[in-house]
Amino acid sequence: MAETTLILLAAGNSSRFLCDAKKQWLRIGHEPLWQYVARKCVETKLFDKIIITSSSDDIEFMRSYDSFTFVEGSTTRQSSLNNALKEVESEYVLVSDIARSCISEEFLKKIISKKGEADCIVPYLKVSDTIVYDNETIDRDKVKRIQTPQLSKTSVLKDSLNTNTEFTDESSAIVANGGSREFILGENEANKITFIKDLNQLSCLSKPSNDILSGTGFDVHAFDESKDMYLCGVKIDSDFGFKAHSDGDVAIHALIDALLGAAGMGDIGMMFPDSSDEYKNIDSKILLQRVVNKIYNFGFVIVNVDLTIAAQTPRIGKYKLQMRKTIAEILNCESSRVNIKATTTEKLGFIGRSEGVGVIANANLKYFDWTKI
Ligand SMILES: Nc1ccn([C@@H]2O[C@H](COP(=O)(O)OP(=O)(O)OP(=O)(O)O)[C@@H](O)[C@H]2O)c(=O)n1
Ligand SMILES: C[C@](O)(CO)[C@H](O)COP(=O)(O)O
Repeated sequence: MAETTLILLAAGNSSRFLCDAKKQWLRIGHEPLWQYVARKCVETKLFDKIIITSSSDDIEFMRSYDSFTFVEGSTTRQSSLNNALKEVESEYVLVSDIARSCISEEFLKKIISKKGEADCIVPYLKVSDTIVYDNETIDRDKVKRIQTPQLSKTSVLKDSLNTNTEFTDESSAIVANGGSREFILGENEANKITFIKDLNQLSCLSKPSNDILSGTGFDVHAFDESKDMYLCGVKIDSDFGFKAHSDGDVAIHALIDALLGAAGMGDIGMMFPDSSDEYKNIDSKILLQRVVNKIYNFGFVIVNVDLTIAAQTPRIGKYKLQMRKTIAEILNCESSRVNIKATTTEKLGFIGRSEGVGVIANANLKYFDWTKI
């Protein structure tokens, strides 16, 4: 049986971080924070297995980065941990917040060297400020700031978390269930990223790479007399629209694919399958907004987008400005970062015969630079 499994909890939604990017998706060089932490742990060779909890929104994208064991998390830290524990067979399990991103190899070794000395080995920091609790000044030497990683006997932790009580760390659950814990001195580098300003205190984190990530999208739709026509989210004065499962906004569809391409997030069909009733006749602006939200959540920033609408009919010229503004608002960027071009195909091919419209889009992204906050 394997000796020690590491669980890295990364399924939170970063609500206190107050940033478009989730903290686990900040880039350290090229790597998302969660991958950076996991890789550093792999390099220690201290663990037989590493499990990462991930939210349902993130899990497929995380899988595209690396081949760790990813387990879907849940609504609370504890329920995410319980999901991960189902995958643990080793006698000991080390649990840590991915948000404690700078833990050192020495620190991990120090905790693991205490194996067997209690049901849970837990690091803590002393407090240096006066502590007032309920208007009473209490003895600060009796106060401990609890950190992770915490090393637990797997069976004891599983038993202790088999409860409806919500604990904020493993050691509290184990002690409440009659188990023992031993404290060891923690380290400042193991402080947790909770608020964006916490990043300034963690020296191990290097700035994101300056890479520009480029993606292209291409889409074609045939005309359909039973539909209204929308292009770039703008209603076009036309006797026909586009044949499609959605509202048929071929320009937004190409743009979505360009954005997904740049981010490495697959394509529009994977995200919004046309077999799903949810997307029947849907306003494509809603789809674009969902994609854009994910792109920001995953730590990207939109640099610019450029669309070429190939249409013999309708004529696009008078709509271009409105299209730029509509798209820029959804992308949350300046209109100058959105370019719309139009061309006919000189009456050649299906576009030239006025059977439909084709759109090519290009999108450029960069990583959100958290060092500039
Ligand atoms: N349902 C949850 C909630 C939290 N976590 C993880 O537990 C750790 C500690 O949580 P916290 O720092 O509070 O992260 P968030 O829950 O993301 O932050 P917030 O409470 O501000 O939303 C984090 O690494 C987080 O990803 C988790 O796996 N599943
Ligand atoms: C487990 C923990 O990191 C120990 O200090 C902390 O309790 C997590 O709390 P959060 O509110 O989920 O950040």
